[in-house]
Amino acid sequence: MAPSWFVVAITWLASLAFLSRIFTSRRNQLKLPPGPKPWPIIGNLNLIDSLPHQSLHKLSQKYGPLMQLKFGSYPVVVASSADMAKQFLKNHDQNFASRPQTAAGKHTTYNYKNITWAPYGPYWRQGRKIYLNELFSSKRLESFEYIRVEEMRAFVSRLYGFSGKPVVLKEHLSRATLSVISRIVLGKKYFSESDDQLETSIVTLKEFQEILDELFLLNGVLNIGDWIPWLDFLDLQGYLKRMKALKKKLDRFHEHVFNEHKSKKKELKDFVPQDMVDLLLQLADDPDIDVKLSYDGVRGFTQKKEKKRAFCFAPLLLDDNFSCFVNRDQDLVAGGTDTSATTVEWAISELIKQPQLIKKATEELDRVIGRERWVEEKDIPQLPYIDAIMKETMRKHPVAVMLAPHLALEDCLVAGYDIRKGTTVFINTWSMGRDPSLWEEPEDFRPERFLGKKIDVKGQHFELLPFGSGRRMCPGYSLGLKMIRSSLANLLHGFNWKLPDNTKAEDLSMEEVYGLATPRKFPLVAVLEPRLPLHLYKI
Ligand code: HEM
Repeated sequence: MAPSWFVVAITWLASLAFLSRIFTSRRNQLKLPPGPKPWPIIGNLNLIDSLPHQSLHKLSQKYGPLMQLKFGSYPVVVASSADMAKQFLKNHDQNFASRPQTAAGKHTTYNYKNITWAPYGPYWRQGRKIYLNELFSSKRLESFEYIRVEEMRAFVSRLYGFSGKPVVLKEHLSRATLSVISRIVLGKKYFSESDDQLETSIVTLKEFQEILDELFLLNGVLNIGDWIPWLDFLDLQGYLKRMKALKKKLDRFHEHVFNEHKSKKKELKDFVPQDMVDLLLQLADDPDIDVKLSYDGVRGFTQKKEKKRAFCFAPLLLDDNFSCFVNRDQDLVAGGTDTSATTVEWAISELIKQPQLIKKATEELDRVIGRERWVEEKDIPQLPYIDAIMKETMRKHPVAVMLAPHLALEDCLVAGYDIRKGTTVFINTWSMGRDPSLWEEPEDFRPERFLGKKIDVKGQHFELLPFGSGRRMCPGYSLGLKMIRSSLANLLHGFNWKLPDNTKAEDLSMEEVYGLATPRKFPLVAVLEPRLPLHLYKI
């Protein structure tokens, strides 16, 4: 074992190396050929333990909406305005449609085999096509509406049980969104909600939520080894160890889900897909599909020593384990859960500080819906104020504060600056939401700013990009929007909200935790009371 002084010395040297190199943007250091515009020189900055999007926001106020920096050994470009975002996500979309290779992609998504981390190319393109044409088609999403309705009723009914008491809202929101997504993607919840289900479930609700939280956090961290590869083996922040531990948990879970679906499919003569995993299995058997898929049996999963092979794109993409299958459902379960719950938690946190906004929302709900029923998805177009609250939340608290990283496939000239092949690009949507040239009083939470405006969130209006835009735009946005709008509307329709007696509105912390999703640092604790006739809360 290495003596402890050696570890201390190496850690010290590594930190020094990292801190002195991160976030510098000297043109000569990057050895760029002379280009039309010189990059400005930026000093050193430590972002490791802080909130990178906020630090980068401050830098962009000084150096402008396009900055080139250096993270360890690699060039990084940050775009912080709507115009610059458009350059990368529209004008040069194809060139920036890849992803950098990170430890998270390697260890938690079986070597970049999910859609989120897959490099731009045929593998990613085929997977994305399946998402858009099969899994997220409007017909498919409509067919799952009954699941969203059932889980929404269960959610408000559970909350009603806590009337008058302080409630950690996010716990309930996550449970509701996780239930919806699990049933849509996996066919059932797979986690135990009560003690009597413990024996038949593979994980408890708490374990499942912890797994997803860890997945989101580790996929968003700035891991030193990603930026200074020769330090990777030291795992200075301990992230690699955590990623490997997480992978083991994910493996166990996915094997279980896959085996169950495979057996069900074998047993049934007239197999009709009930969920998205079934659908993927059916596609694997479809000889007519232009995207060829192949798998062979479940044997590989249970016999550990054998080479595992399950469900993959072929021939180009033949894979030697079950990663293709696993990563598709992982994309879906992880992508859909924390994102929606985080957005709704931010919305209620902002509203609870300004009761007059809640009053406006409930006036609209009473007028359009009345007090004798819950809000349904078909009502949403008639609720412009709810829509404005959601957009204002996405402006001020975008879930993916810097989207997911994009990678330059070729050298490229953007807005007059040279950007070299291999550069990582972050789009700082957090910063864009605070741009005073786009938003009056950007620090204020003011849904009214969206009323009567045509700005939407589907990637066409570059000042508001909660789902990104272009080739890598979130494929699950329509499901995400359905879940956010209907839970937000029903939470406001069904309950009066206030902070616990010991918390003043002005003291409510709005601090964030940085990751692939950016939730509240301190979960919102609120007290709620029913505002509809009590029989509506019973299921
Ligand atoms: C509030 C809800 C959601 C938000 C705010 C959100 C946001 C995002 C963002 C910002 C990206 C990266 C875009 C880029 O790289 O430029 C993304 C990608 C992705 N999202 Fe979502 N998302 C949400 C819901 C969902 C849902 C419900 C699913 C699936 C069930 C999903 C699956 C994915 C996948 C698979 C990708 C990777 C796409 C690719 O790299 O090609 N998301 N999402």
